Amino acid sequence: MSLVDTAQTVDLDFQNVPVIDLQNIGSKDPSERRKLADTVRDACMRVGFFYVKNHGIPESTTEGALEMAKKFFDLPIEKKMEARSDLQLRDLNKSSLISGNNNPYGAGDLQEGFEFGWEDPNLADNKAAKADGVMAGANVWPAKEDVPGFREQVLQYYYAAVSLGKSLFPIFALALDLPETFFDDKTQHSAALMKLLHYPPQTGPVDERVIGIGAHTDWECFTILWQEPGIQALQVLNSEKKWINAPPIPGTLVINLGDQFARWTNDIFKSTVHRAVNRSGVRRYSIPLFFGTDYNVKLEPMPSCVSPERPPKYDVITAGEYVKSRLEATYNH
Ligand SMILES: O=C(O)CCC(=O)C(=O)O
Ligand SMILES: [Fe+2]
Repeated sequence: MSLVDTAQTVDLDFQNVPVIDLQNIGSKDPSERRKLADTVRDACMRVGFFYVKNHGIPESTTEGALEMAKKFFDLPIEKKMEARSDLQLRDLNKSSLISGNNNPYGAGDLQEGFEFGWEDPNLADNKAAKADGVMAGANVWPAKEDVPGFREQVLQYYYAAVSLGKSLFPIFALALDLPETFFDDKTQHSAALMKLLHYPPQTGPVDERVIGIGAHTDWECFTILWQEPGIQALQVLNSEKKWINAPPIPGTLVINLGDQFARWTNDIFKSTVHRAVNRSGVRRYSIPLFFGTDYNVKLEPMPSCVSPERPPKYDVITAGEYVKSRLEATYNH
């Protein structure tokens, strides 16, 4: 059955987020990779979210990044502002943690974040600013004495997650009935922006319009999300407009598709609305890595995702233009 025909038949009222085993991602046997791609296709068409297990990132690496995140967010606000990356187009409000607003109907996001992007692992310090991409700029790290080991430990997780992300593109290509190399020339300088996020607990009377991160879709191809064990916060919206919990599952990461994939596949792959609500009474940390294509790549619908009954839904723009427009909408308010 063609992708367009399959898309007509799938139920979008999912009640949970599937778990996919990545054990065979590097299998020499093409039929094993095909099987994996079929499960990924199903998750992408029905849910737009899935957990992955056996993803290859050691727990000690994620724990190292978490420990650094905790230390960083414990710094006084002035120190945190010094480490404000020029990748961030935000106009952070110093007196409050509410900076971005992902849901225009909400009252702001109750989270703080540290953002950074790709830098050459061989550079002793990130002296060379990135030249490519509309959001180019050098990473700005906290002072070494403020959080010793921060850059090294956080980058260790970053490189591990980027490498996982790169290994997923061939599987996504197979899932779309394309050659496994399809994304190779489109991901030469992949946008790979990581955020360390801290959601303070909501105490006192809860304003229902203030939540951790308001309902939104992600902008890039896909996100690799690590969430702190033991704290339920992430929720995913199904077609019945019901919020489905996506609790942390030990040993897994969450993968969710973003708008670039939805545009590329004419909505056959879902970029699903989600939010994070931290009503746990304790702090919560999470670490998303937003993985895109090169910013000059045009988000044109793939021929297999278009038919006379399913005409193209989106205007064609480049990945960079799209991300820039969403950044401006989220932080200029
Ligand atoms: O913290 C989470 O669980 C979700 C974060 C998220 O959706 C985002 O940063 O786009
Ligand atoms: Fe998100």
